[in-house]
Amino acid sequence: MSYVAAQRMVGTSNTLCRARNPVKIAIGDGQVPAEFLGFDGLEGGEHIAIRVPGRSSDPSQPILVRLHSECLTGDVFGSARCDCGQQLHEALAQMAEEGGVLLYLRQEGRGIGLYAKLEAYRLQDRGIDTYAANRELNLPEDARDFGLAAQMLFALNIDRIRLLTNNPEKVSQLRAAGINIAAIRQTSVFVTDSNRAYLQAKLAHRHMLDPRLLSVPVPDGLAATTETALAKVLPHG
Ligand SMILES: Nc1nc2c(ncn2[C@@H]2O[C@H](COP(=O)(O)OP(=O)(O)OP(=O)(O)O)[C@@H](O)[C@H]2O)c(=O)[nH]1
Repeated sequence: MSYVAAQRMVGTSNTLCRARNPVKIAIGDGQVPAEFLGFDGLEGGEHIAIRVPGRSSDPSQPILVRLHSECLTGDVFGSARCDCGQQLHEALAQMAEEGGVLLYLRQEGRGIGLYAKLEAYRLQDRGIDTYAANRELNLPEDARDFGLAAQMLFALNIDRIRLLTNNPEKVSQLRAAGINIAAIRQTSVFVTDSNRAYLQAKLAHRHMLDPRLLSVPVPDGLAATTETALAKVLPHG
């Protein structure tokens, strides 16, 4: 059996979709029908998939997928320290139009947890960057395993996707797990004076793919809208 086939077996046999619940969610100015899906057989929390049918989905295109790691401060409270909340809403707005699946992964603070992330903020305020702050706490710079996202996709019978991300690690881990990434669409980067240093650190540590995302001058809070076929610049797994 090939590596890919073996990975698919693992995904389909261990992880099962256990509940599908229709929930209308607020996207933009309106309420949009969506479906929340839970899973059995996943480690590390109650990860969920949110499937959005989309107003004008094109069935000939691979489904649009975003892996979104939990950021309570940004996603729920609109923290100015990051652009997680804006990226979450941007992804859902695109899915409301063209359909898609958002995997909301309970990987708060790049997997170190909320309390540790808040500790790391305190260290960052003393002048070290987001990755050094994790190391200072004797924690990994990034503790996330995106293999679980591949398991969720297989459980949903999805193995070919368009991926919405700037994070090369998501691309390589999904590909290694056997997901066919037909295209990569960059998320926008929402630069403000408050989060600029954080975003620059991500770029310097190659956690963000395209330097142009940060060199585009944008007014506070507005997206640097760039859409590039990053599949062209990334090696295929
Ligand atoms: N440890 C730590 N985590 C942070 C900090 N700022 C944001 N995060 C976390 O970083 C993660 C961001 O995840 P994602 O939204 O999936 O973004 P990403 O990994 O940059 O990938 P893409 O947006 O897809 O390009 C979330 O878990 C946030 O909680 C920080 O300063 N320290």
